[in-house]
Amino acid sequence: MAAIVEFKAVGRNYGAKRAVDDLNLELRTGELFALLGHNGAGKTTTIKMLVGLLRPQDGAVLVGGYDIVEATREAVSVLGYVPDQPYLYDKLSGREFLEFIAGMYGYDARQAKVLIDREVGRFGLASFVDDLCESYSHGMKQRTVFAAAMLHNPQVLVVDEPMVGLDPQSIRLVKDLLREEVSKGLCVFMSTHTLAAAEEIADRIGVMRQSKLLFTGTVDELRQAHPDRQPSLESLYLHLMNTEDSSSEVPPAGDSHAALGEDAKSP
Ligand SMILES: Nc1ncnc2c1ncn2[C@@H]1O[C@H](COP(=O)(O)OP(=O)(O)OP(=O)(O)O)[C@@H](O)[C@H]1O
Repeated sequence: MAAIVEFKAVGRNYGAKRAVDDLNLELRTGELFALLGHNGAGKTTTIKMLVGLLRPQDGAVLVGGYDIVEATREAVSVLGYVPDQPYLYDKLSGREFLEFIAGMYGYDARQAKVLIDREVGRFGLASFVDDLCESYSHGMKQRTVFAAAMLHNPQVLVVDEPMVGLDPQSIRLVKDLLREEVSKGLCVFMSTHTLAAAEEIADRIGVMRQSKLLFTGTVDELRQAHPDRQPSLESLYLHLMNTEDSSSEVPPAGDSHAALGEDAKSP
């Protein structure tokens, strides 16, 4: 099956600063991929290139087979995006915001109502969806933005830090919903600092450090590559992050399971 998301030798600088370097990665339908990395590793830059907010300087990003730069409209129609800072219009209610989004995707009022009712139920918005967005807490905003991102039945959902600012009940709701949609074929690309959440819901993780993707694979594969380490993802992650100069030792991410295994055995 063809990949639904492809990063092909993607690179991006800010001035002299290399933010993302030679990123190669393929994601498939029905897969939840979590990108981990310290502050400044390049996760948000990667996400912004994936959703078309930043142009890669090197390589290409394809979504649903469409190049996000060359065929932005087609690529974006396949995508839903939840940014780390939820952005809503203060003077609209949540429902009006969702109606605006539905209109942007070309749905008529009747179709929009069906879709909005579905999302209101799915994300538990009923008690506040008719209030002005300016009165919402961070978690209410985040849930409304999730609803907006899912409204047009995207094939790929891109989420930057999905759990930040949510209460435990909302975190459970989002985790369960993501897994349910992934089981129906949605591809989710999320960045997170919440290792426990990544371990719980991700099919594969990627670990990024200083602009490079050091590892891609399952948490079990990461454990097998480091049999001498404690089995928690936190311990493995911190080991990977603190390994001296590992970015120059490991080959590209596609081969990194083996590379990390060798790295772990080396003196
Ligand atoms: N607009 C910008 N101008 C200049 N440098 C930037 C800009 N945005 C990001 N950078 C730099 O690019 C690098 C990657 O940043 P990015 O925001 O992608 O990291 P991140 O992994 O998302 O970090 P965090 O976990 O803190 O959100 C960092 O060194 C950062 O300082």
